Amino acid sequence: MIKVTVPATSANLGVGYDCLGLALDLRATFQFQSASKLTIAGCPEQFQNENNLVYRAFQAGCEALGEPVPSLAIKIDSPIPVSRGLGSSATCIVAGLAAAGEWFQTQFTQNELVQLATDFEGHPDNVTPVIYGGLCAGVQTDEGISVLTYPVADDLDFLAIVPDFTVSTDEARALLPKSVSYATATHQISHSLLLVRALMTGNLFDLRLALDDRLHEPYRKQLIANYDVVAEACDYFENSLYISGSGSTLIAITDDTPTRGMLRQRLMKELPDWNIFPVAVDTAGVQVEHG
Ligand SMILES: Nc1ncnc2c1ncn2[C@@H]1O[C@H](COP(=O)(O)OP(=O)(O)OP(=O)(O)O)[C@@H](O)[C@H]1O
Ligand SMILES: N[C@@H](CCO)C(=O)O
Repeated sequence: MIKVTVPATSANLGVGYDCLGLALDLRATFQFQSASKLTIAGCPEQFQNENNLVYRAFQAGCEALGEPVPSLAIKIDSPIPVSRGLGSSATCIVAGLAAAGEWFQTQFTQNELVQLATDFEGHPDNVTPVIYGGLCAGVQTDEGISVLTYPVADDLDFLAIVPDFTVSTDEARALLPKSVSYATATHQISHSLLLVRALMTGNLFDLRLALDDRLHEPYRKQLIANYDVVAEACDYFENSLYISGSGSTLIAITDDTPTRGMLRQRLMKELPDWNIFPVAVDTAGVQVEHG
């Protein structure tokens, strides 16, 4: 039996659209065993068939290795909500690929996994931190994807604010304009540089200035009912805020744990059907065991 565990991820972090991502300590487990026919358990019924993303990624891994696809039983145990901006699809893709490598005892290198997983997902921002852990930038170059990893300041406190509704990534991407001005591009590049430094140093003043996205958040806020309620509470408690991935989850950041608790209490009262909980940075990335 092969067991793969992978972290949830928060992509974009506001201004790092399609390239920055952070691994979070909310881990999913995927088990792979030989079986007489394909069986998939532990996920919504609509995904229990051969179109399952974990299975398709496993098939792609076999294809990359030039090996036949075995008949499998896949068991999923994931606390990561689907289509809420916490990288559920990236966990499936990386787990399927990593399991295929382990199955044929030809483990992919981290960089090979990033390339294969990005081909699947279309952008490297979720899959890179799933593989490496921590805060990562995936830079798509003519020679493939270069991965940059950064330490995150220990004193930053993250709060996941998960609505009771989904946002599909396809829908959230379709809303975006086809082009932006030079001024917007310059704003975005400069703010993403400031963001990375602020996350490394834990400088909250810089963090607040840096989280001023102009590429996607202005268009996507409208998909998140009660965004303004959350933004107002974050302002009140001086927390920074961004849309995680393509939403619907929002992430608040402070460096003061009691303030995070107060923000959480207020939001739990105002949005009782949402799931609001502290998260921390995961630094382990994908882990594979062969039992
Ligand atoms: N446990 C699971 N089993 C099977 N398929 C899953 C599972 N979790 C996620 N998926 C697949 O991933 C898709 C959701 O991907 P989507 O990109 O919309 O959201 P996300 O990955 O949760 O969020 P984001 O990409 O914004 O961080 C589902 O439609 C399904 O195809
Ligand atoms: N960078 C992606 C993350 C979601 O998969 C987006 O914002 O659409």
